[in-house]
Amino acid sequence: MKIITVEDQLQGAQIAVAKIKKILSHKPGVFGLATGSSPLEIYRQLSQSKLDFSNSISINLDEYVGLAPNHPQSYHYFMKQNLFNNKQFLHSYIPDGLNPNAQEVENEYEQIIKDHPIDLQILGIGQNGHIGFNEPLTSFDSRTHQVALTKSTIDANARFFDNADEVPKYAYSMGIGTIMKAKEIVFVAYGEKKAKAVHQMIDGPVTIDVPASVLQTHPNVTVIIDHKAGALLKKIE
Ligand SMILES: N[C@@H]1[C@@H](O)[C@H](O)[C@@H](COP(=O)(O)O)O[C@@H]1O
Repeated sequence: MKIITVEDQLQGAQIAVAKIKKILSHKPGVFGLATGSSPLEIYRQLSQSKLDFSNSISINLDEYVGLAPNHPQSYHYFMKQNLFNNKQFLHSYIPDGLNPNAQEVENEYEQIIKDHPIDLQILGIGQNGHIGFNEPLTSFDSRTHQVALTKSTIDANARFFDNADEVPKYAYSMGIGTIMKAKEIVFVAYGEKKAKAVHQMIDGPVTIDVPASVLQTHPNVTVIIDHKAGALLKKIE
């Protein structure tokens, strides 16, 4: 893993955007996209850039089960607001949260990724070390699957909904094995809340207790963190 410590998200995003630009200078790319606050500045810079994605493909990591694309908490909505309204891709894929047939969603999504191998995957991390929605103890071989969200994730999301019944209990997520197939991974994490997970991911053993630790075994990962997220690291290159 190549570890780059940056001053802030602005600088971190510049590095990520440069990598995306490099791919686009050779060919249209297949970009794996993530939601959450960590990649927001990347999407802002991409939106304001002159980069042309009209022949490129985007494939998102995950989506909540049961939320319509126009629901403000859906990842479809997030991507539209933060990137797709400004940059159109040839195709943008996000798991279909309204399809209750998990097997169908899983098979279709895996086929899409097989047909369009991901050149660069943007990845964040949860405070417990999860990637996508792959919570601790998820198999490293896992493919796109339906995830039962943990109580802490459901509780954390409750504030975004009018009543408890509406809070999604399940999500569809690329598996860890799916994510690991990306040719290149650009990982971003900022702030002290991520420090423990980042430390376990980089300094700790490769274990399903910390899903992100699998990245130690990927041949091309760039870890972009600020000083706070890297505060507990043993050594920084
Ligand atoms: N499924 C998403 C992850 O893909 C994301 O990495 C994580 C962290 O989000 P944030 O960047 O807002 O801390 O949130 C959710 O769990």
